[in-house]
Amino acid sequence: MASASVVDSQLNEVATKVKQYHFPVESIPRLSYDDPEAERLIRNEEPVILTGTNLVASALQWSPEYLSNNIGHGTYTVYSSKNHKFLYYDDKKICKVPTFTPPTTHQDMTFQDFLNKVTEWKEGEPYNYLQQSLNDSVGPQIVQDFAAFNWKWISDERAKNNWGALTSNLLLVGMDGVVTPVHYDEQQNFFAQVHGFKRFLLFDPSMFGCLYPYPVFHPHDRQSQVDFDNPDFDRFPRLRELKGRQAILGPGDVLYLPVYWWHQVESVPGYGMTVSVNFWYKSGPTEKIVYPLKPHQKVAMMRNIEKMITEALNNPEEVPPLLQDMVLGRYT
Ligand SMILES: O=C(O)CCC(=O)C(=O)O
Ligand SMILES: [Fe+2]
Repeated sequence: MASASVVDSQLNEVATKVKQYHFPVESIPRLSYDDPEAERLIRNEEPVILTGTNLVASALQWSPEYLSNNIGHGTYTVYSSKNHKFLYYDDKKICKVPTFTPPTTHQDMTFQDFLNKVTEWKEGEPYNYLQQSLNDSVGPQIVQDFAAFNWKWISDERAKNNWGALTSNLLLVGMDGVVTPVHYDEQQNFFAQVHGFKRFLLFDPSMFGCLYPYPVFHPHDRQSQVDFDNPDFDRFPRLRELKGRQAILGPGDVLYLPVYWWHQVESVPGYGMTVSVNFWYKSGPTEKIVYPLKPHQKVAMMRNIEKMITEALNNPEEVPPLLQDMVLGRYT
């Protein structure tokens, strides 16, 4: 394994190579897992990069080749995209939008078939990104590595922060340069980088108005309509106000990604394939209500109101005029 200083200098090099977008970014603090400041940030639902957790130390040999040799012959969901972007959509919501054409396709295949596709990939062919929850179909060596994750540390964190159950561990194996466009999730996330380098762009929940998410009934619910590569300031004027934070993760790093925080995730181009494992946890029970509400509590409330109105009207096209009648000239 590379020593800490070798990884640090690689991270600095990666930081000089990543793409700059139209918005400013601040660096997310990178702290030792036992630094009291790290604990404070997690408690306050602020992102932090944790070093020294040993959360996935037992998996640092999980290169794509090692996984191919040890993961077994079960099948995995592999997304395929014409370009390097993999905008998420919810299959269950496709029926709500008859004109919807999925931006990616997905297919179940063995890990070995996935890796063959990636190794034989040529310019102009679709990009591939394996994304599936780890399950018990994996081979014995992977079971052993998984069992040796630092479950004690992460369970203590869960308990300290009063989170609910671990819901899943998503395994992500991406080709060089793949991007998960900006979105937010409804769970707490400890995101562990295993192999290769990822750049995260994060935006706090108060940036909702600058990121223009799709409507809740839409298959792209929780995803921003904005494309950072082609920012459309006429259509999305508040995009100009966007301010972000950046984290660059190398093998062994763990990012605390708070619930409702926006994130875009990029496998840094030129640094090869990436392997990551996330740990998604249910949020804790609602804290005692303190006014003014926190931005993420307002997002949760907006989602509920939007769902209620959409359901009651039974026709998404009637939602905007209703909301306009309710607000324009009355609250404006
Ligand atoms: O790593 C990625 O490409 C996406 C990960 C992500 O969005 C998540 O863990 O919530
Ligand atoms: Fe996510």
